[in-house]
Amino acid sequence: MGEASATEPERRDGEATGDGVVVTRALTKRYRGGQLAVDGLQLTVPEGSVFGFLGPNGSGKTTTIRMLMGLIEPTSGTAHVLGRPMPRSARAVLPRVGALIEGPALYGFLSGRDNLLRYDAADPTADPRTRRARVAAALDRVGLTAAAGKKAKAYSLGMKQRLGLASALLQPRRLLVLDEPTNGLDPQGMREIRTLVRELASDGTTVFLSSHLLDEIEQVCTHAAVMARGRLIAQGPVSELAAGARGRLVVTTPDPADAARVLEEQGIADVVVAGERVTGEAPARDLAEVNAALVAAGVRVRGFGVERASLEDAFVALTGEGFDVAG
Ligand SMILES: Nc1ncnc2c1ncn2[C@@H]1O[C@H](COP(=O)(O)OP(=O)(O)OP(=O)(O)O)[C@@H](O)[C@H]1O
Repeated sequence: MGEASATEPERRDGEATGDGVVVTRALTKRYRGGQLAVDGLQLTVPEGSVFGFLGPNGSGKTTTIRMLMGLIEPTSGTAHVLGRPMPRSARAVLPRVGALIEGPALYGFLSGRDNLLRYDAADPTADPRTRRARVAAALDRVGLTAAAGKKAKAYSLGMKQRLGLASALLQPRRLLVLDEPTNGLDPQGMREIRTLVRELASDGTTVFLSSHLLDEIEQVCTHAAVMARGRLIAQGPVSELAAGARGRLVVTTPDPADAARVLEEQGIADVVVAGERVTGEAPARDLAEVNAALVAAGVRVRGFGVERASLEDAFVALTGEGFDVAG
């Protein structure tokens, strides 16, 4: 089942491809129309991580995932998945990778269970003797046991997405690749998928998931890569990425207009007033001086501090632009 062939010995992760489940070097895709969708991508996804692939719509995430899965050829550069080159080793690699890309393909007239049975039967590496048991376990895993006998066309979007995840879980996987797994779900459905992703990761499966939702990445991912216009802007542990951005200075005061004026005089950038909260970019200089200036100007300071930077702050700091491109 998906073992390395004699002609292409499997490299241990850490050799030649660097220490990663997914490693790309100068990976580039230019579509026929001339669109440079992915530009010189250097990605390293550590084993056991929940890796968020983050970027606004059109930043090249799906194109990258399609190259990783061997669905399209890169224009130049290399992609290794589980230590082997793609798309050349797709036949050996893909059985050990569970993927959910661009929504699950389902037969509406079949029940959820029958969809999985059929899907599994189409997989030449799947053992028919264990099929029913594996399908039942996957349904249980995603919380669809009670609805397993219902026709898939009667499923909600969230249930369809869960069924798609179940199809990725029919066999033990070292890597799960999920393209926008919460797209189109309501907040409850999103929470459920996030919980599921965390559970899968706690079993040791590396999860690579793309998202255009910053808070989603912050909530579930240990690591992230940030894309913008086909290029990698940053990657690393989520905590370090967020720490790379300065937080925001927050002043709580009944005198917000005066506070804003003083902060601006003190050279604080991006001062924003919202009710009694005045915020600005945290300065590099001593905050005690800023506080003293507020007090000296007669501003009644009720609260003063720096809020931890979010990944969104990091993104804005890195790209100089907001994240909401197309929702
Ligand atoms: N088959 C294609 N032919 C030509 N251009 C394409 C093709 N697929 C995508 N593109 C372009 O490549 C760029 C990257 O698209 P891609 O779908 O990879 O981005 P994305 O980050 O996954 O965005 P989304 O979240 O909207 O899917 C976009 O400018 C897109 O218009």
